[in-house]
Amino acid sequence: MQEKQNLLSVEDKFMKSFKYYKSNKPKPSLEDVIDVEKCATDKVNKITPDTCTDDPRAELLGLKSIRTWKIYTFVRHPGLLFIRNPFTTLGQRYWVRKCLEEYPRKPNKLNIDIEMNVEDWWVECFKNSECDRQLQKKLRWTTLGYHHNWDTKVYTEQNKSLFPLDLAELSDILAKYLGYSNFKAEAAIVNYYHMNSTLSAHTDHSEVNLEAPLFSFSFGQSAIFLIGGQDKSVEPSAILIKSGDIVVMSKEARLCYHAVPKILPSAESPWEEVEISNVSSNSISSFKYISQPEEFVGTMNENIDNEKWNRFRNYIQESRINMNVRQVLNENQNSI
Ligand SMILES: O=C(O)CCC(=O)C(=O)O
Ligand SMILES: [Fe+2]
Repeated sequence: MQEKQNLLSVEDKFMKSFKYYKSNKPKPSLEDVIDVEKCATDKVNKITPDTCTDDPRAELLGLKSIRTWKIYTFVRHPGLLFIRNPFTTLGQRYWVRKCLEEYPRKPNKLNIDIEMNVEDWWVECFKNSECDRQLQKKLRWTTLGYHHNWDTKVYTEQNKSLFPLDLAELSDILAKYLGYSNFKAEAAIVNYYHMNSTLSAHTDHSEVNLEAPLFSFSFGQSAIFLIGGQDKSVEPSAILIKSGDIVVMSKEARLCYHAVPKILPSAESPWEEVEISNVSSNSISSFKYISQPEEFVGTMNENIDNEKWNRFRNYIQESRINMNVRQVLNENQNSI
């Protein structure tokens, strides 16, 4: 009995922190929330990329040169990596637009599928002259590639669609840079959060391959991200995630509990930052691409037009989008 009680009290550490940051009344203090750029070296360390490192695909996929990336590791969380917004303004716009306009189209799966049959959610939101805000707010997730089954937690060949080539290419740039040369993006969850949304404590363990890292890309409003240990007894760290930030959960951190207890209004809007320069087709190199690089140039530059971007801007001003990319299969495995 005593043992059971001890177990319960230690198990509560993650939950306690989740409840603390989730609370609106009283509002939590943000004093202990780690902002990587302001944090002391006893908690966070900065890695400087090698000056030789770059990837010819970076600009085409909306990334700044790897040489300029600000990368952080966490003393308490080996295997956890944080990259502070390596995206260009145009890159931010490109990915936000993809997550709203393209990824929620059929045959991809959406949380709203159980209550309605919507072929193209974004088009449906603007079917009438006014934006259907209610429908807009209903979308909480879209799954890509091997569709995550929320009930069985099992991926199957029958429940799979084409993984977006641009997102596979973006993940490949990161994987190659981090030394995972055989990484294959095979499944993703795109999460859509509004100002009162939360994501409760969980681990992502449905993938067959748990050696491969998990890449998490965030855009729009900010969030408090909690990450603890492989059981809930470990007190989690609270980390501030801003638009453009990338979190990599690898090695020991791959199976750690994590959660999003709070969405916070963002202090900046990096998708608005003035001078947006054209991506030029001159940047296409002879590098081996997963897809047709010419396509990126066109769709990237479509987002320069401020007027056209208005609908996406309105959405992101009150929401956060997170793309969570995983490899499902082991190396040399062709199917489940
Ligand atoms: O929104 C986030 O930052 C995390 C999302 C997540 O953990 C997931 O989709 O499994
Ligand atoms: Fe997760």
